[in-house]
Amino acid sequence: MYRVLITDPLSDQGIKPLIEADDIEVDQRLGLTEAELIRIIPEYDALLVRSQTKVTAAVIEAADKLKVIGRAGVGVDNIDLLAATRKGIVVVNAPDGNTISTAEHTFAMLMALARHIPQACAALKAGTWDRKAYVGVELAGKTLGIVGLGRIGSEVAKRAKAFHMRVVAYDPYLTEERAAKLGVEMADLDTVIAQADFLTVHTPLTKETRHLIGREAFRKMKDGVRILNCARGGIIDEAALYEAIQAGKVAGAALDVFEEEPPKNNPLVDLPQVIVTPHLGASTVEAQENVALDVCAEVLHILRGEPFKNAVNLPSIPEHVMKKVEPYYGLCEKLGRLVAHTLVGAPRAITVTYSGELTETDTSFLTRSILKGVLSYHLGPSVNFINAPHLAKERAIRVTEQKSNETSAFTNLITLEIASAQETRRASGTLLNGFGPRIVKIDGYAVDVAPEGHLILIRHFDRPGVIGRVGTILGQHGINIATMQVSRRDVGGHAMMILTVDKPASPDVLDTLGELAEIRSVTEIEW
Ligand SMILES: NC(=O)C1=CN([C@@H]2O[C@H](COP(=O)(O)OP(=O)(O)OC[C@H]3O[C@@H](n4cnc5c(N)ncnc54)[C@H](O)[C@@H]3O)[C@@H](O)[C@H]2O)C=CC1
Ligand SMILES: O=C(O)CCC(=O)C(=O)O
Repeated sequence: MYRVLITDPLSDQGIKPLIEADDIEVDQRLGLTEAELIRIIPEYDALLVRSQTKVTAAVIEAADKLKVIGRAGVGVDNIDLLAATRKGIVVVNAPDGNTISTAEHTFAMLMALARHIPQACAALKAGTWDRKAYVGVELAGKTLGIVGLGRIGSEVAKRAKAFHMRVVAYDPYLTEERAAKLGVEMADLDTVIAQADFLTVHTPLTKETRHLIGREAFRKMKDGVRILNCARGGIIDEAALYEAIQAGKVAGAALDVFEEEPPKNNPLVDLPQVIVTPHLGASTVEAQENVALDVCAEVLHILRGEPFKNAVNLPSIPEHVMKKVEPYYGLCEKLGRLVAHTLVGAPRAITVTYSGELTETDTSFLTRSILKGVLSYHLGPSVNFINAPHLAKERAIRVTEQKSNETSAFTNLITLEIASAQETRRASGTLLNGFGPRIVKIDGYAVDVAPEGHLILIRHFDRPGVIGRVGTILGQHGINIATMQVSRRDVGGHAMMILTVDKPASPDVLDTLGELAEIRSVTEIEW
């Protein structure tokens, strides 16, 4: 039974699949303080939030069992992603479900801003019939500047086109084809800022976008420009916006989001030129149901070990690539464990070479599996897919992934090489049609080993009688040899023996084997 904690209000319809799942127990505890969350989080396998709950490093540190944090929405700035990645917790969001609602809210704000609807409404309700004070501007023929033309920005652009606005957009990832398809003019940030009659931002809040629209940007704008932020507080510098409105440079602003939410003593909120909503972009019945359904489906997949797609702290991988690489996960992890077992010294450089049909696909997930295998040997079971590259980086291990066109007897071949300060070890593995994973080379010795069961790897000198002596020692300790392979480089030189045995050998038995004069090293592999 998996335990799921929900700490922000989510749509009842949306969380139904979780509530109805036989293997899931759901607790809804809204409005917890950080201390309360820290106290109860160790009991849960999954945490579901919107934007109110702050999933801090301290919360994540206390989350002993947590496998997944689900964000019912887009922005994950309320979650400490680095802390989650370090701990190997997947963070998933629901990026598509609230796009339309947020674009529609942005457009509602745009029209309300152009026509002073909230101010006029409040005045009339207060008993004032004043038609002169609320003369607005038309949208048709005006230029809408969009910064960030992703999902929401694109939907805003489509609506602006329908209102006969000219749309000019800046997004570093915007291609000419997409811009043309949307009927949008592509420009650099300064041009967008300088040409906009209305300027709207739709980027995430990152180091690069924090105060992207600040004093310098306001100076470059047209007089009488109107500003919108329905993305994240902090993309627009609130102090600079306040000054620009007071100076008459900016005619008005529509804000759904704030640097501090709820805003406390924020002078912008009191300005008559500013209209505000309390972070309502995604607050529609439809969006809340969509995002809750999407994120619950992802959480169920992750808890049940099924493929998932919207991880924020993992690169996204298309389904057709996933299908190709998934069968190799087990082989890769075992290859990692095998070489890590045999290496003397701490790994400094890890090189993975893919050849055959794997050269044509994205193998980054396979490299993650290998890293998981290597690092879990040293660091234990807390290493997983998500944190393995991060843990390698933290330990200054250089990881190189390369593709080779060299032909081999196998349709696919994965070779792992690990270098420490003392030595370099390598092994190659393949997936044999109908036979599953096989280790086919270890340090240059050709072998054929199924990576499973109890395996003892012995490096020795090729001398008469050594095989018999190994067999005798194991026999004396009641250890039955299931298979044995011996491979040598030169007659009388270095050789390798790989035994699969029916039960693990104790450290004493391994020591006794190691004391034989012909034996250079003995390693028992634990998969
Ligand atoms: N007010 C609300 O209730 C809601 C707010 N949001 C927020 O809206 C924002 C946009 O969401 P989506 O469109 O779904 O995200 P998205 O990821 O589809 O689009 C973001 C776009 O910003 C662009 N971008 C990133 N850095 C940039 C930079 N320095 N300059 C210009 N463009 C840059 C990216 O290339 C991307 O195309 C996010 O901050 C999200 O958290 C989303 C949903 C609801
Ligand atoms: O949960 C909400 O209502 C906020 C939505 C939001 O800001 C987002 O999805 O980024």
